[in-house]
Amino acid sequence: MSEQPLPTLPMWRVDHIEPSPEMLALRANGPIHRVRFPSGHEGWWVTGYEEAKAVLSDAAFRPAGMPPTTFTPDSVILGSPGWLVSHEGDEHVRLRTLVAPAFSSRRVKLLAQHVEAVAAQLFENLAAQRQPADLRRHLSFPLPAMVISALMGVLYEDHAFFARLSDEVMTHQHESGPRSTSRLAWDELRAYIRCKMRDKRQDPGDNLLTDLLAAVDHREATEEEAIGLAAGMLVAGHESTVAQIEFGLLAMFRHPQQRERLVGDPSLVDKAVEEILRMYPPGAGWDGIMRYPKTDVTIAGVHIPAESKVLVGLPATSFDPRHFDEPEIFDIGREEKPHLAFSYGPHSCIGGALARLELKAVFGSIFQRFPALRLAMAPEELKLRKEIITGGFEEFPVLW
Ligand code: HEM
Repeated sequence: MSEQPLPTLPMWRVDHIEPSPEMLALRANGPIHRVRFPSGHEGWWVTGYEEAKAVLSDAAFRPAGMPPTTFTPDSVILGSPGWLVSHEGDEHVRLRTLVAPAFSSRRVKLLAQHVEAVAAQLFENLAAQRQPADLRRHLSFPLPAMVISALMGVLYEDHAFFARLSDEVMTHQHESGPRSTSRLAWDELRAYIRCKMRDKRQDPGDNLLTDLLAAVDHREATEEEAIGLAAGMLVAGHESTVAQIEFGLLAMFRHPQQRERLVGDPSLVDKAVEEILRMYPPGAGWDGIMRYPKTDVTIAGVHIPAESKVLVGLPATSFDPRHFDEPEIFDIGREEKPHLAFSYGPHSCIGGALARLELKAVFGSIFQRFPALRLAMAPEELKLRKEIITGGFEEFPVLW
């Protein structure tokens, strides 16, 4: 009997944002699967919700930025000093504690008004454009860039510069592809941060770069670690939120009844944002986050040898019917149950509260401000940014 070929990742979404039928079929077959990764390597893909949580909270697994020596991950940022996903255990706790105050509920609350005001201003800028206008240029891109600039203490005017570098850093460059552009961009981004951090000696203020400079002065981090932490924030804090705004809008266009429901009852915005995150998270051909077991482990009865590649399929876990009722239905009034869009365990997204704030600022009022908001082209003509890990679109032209 000939052996079946292994299912191959990525499993591209359909209609830009919808889960692929291949992924749904495989997920229905069980919580863990042997697959082939885009790099050609074989490994496992965890698609069950509880099984994913178990892996993400198990110290037997090293995080995405600590791959076995035989394996080069697809992003240069992984493995870089100070990038949180390239540290584990006490060292990770030490570094994460340095940036945590910037994301505390106090700082995020302080930012809430600022985020609302930025969103409102961007809505007015968009309204002043000739139609059709590119919503990416006027809203989904600048909102996260302005917020992360304020949090870091860098000038928003620098955003075009750091966003270009962040794009290059986040570009898929599997082992077969050239990685030098991505590496150069990461070095350039770090040089930019080094310079901005030094400026904070003269002009400190209440921001993350100043916190990090103090940490270096108090010998709580090396300068390289502090720079890596800050550069990582620019990358992580920007791209995923841009894509999430665009995917969320496209979801609302695809589900007009849910959109009407939100307009009729704006108090649903919190739940609507959670449902967007659950069902339409960022990522184009992005099937999850990598973990590497240090010892032999067993997941859902499957034996996995040490140093294997285990991809935790965060997007797939949203369709686990053991956790979510009727998971394939987009329901903005859904009973709230935790999802894994921001991951889980020690490496769960530190910027989750901030991202939620930005998404609420958009989805809480955009359809009131632009009641007839719609795409200016057929959705299939939108160009998905397939090269970028987080996805999103080249342009998002709208009419209103
Ligand atoms: C919708 C927007 C966002 C999504 C869906 C998202 C998703 C994620 C996910 C899935 C991880 C886990 C990565 C892993 O374990 O390998 C993560 C980690 C991280 N995210 Fe986010 N993120 C978003 C926005 C943000 C923002 C706004 C920031 C910062 C301003 C941020 C900063 C980070 C950092 C620093 C980590 C690494 C945490 C650690 O390893 O301790 N993210 N994010």
